[in-house]
Amino acid sequence: MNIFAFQAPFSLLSGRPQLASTVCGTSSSGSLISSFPGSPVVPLRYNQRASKDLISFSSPKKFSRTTVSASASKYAAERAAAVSAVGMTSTLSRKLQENFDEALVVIKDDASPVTVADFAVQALIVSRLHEQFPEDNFIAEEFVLDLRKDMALFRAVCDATGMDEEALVKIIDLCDFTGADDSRTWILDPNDGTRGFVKMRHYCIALGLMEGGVMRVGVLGCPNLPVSGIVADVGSQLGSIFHAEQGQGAYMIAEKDIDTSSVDPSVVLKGKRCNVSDVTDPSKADFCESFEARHSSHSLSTKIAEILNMNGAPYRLDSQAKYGCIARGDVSIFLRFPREGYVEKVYDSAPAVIVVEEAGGRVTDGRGQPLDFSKGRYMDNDDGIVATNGVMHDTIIEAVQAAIKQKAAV
Ligand SMILES: Nc1ncnc2c1ncn2[C@@H]1O[C@H](COP(=O)(O)O)[C@@H](OP(=O)(O)O)[C@H]1O
Ligand SMILES: [Mg+2]
Repeated sequence: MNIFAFQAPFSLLSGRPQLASTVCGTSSSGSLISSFPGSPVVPLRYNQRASKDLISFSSPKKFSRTTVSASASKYAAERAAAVSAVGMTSTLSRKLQENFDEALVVIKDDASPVTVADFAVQALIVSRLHEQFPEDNFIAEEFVLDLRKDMALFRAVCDATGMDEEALVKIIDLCDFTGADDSRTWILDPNDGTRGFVKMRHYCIALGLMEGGVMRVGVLGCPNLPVSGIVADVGSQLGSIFHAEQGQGAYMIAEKDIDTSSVDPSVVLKGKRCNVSDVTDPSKADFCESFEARHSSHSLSTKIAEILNMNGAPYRLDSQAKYGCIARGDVSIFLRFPREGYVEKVYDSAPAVIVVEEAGGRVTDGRGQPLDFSKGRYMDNDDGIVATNGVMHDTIIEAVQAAIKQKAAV
């Protein structure tokens, strides 16, 4: 099988130093505060933003053919392409967060924010994958409609991607595939946890490939997640990229170790095998949930923790980075309970589910039913989403149902 490899690496022309550490809040003085429950509060300075023109992007235009070895796994080429693209755009997102310009935020019809990073990452990843796999479909979060709401944002996305307006519109417009579960479809959230991104917290680039209604590949790029442990300390190395392929296990690689100029599996697919935790007693388990209470009910998760005698405070962080933490065994349980009537989108969990499952965990809805990503952009799950290390799953689902009943009875 032949695939393509990029000859020239992209370049990011920013002279600015890196974000010092991962963060959970921003003080009014501009210092970043690490405030995960149980962690020491570490004030960290971040740099005031540089002028926009310090950020630019040269997309690699030339390809050369690379051979995938005959013994490679079925989706090795796709997984390598996805890891390379996510690695490239994780680095870009970091620069864009460091130089974040709040004037360039548009509020979408669902009241959520969208930034230069969301559009730029979507455009760059989709253009790379479309070139390599021209027959494939795409479902991704962002629409041209929102890009056109603000011309300054539009121009900043052109600057960040090196694309002209026409090319940008064409590529973003490719991303609204609506269904057919026998197809090959890439599912992309270019900036999962945008509210975290704008507040200098966690966010994630989440990319997966579905074929025949089943997830085959998942990649999570978590620029602010330390390479080990959830809580960053001063000096922690940030940038964790998780990748998984059906039947091939899940891996974690430091963002800095990815050769993003290549899509050759033997070059790109490195990393450490991920295994979920081996905790069997829920009272000894840690859990994680959304930082934003508007995305997931913190009061319901507190009730579940009480039922299970889980005394530790939850880890609260934005985005699918939480699933990476489950896959790596940092925490054993993830709980997500949106308000009634909220409809989940596939790109908010599909790439992550295969990562957790390939690490030995389980992900279902709050009733213990598997999640179905094959119906297009939207999902039809009940009672939220629960991810665990597998062994505790049935116990946790029982507690979820008990807590929901208790809440309804009040
Ligand atoms: N009212 C709401 N309830 C539940 N989820 C919501 C929501 N509004 C937005 N979201 C989703 O929650 C995602 C973030 O989840 P988390 O809380 O784990 O960071 C958002 O992803 P985006 O930031 O990509 O839009 C968005 O899809
Ligand atoms: Mg998003």
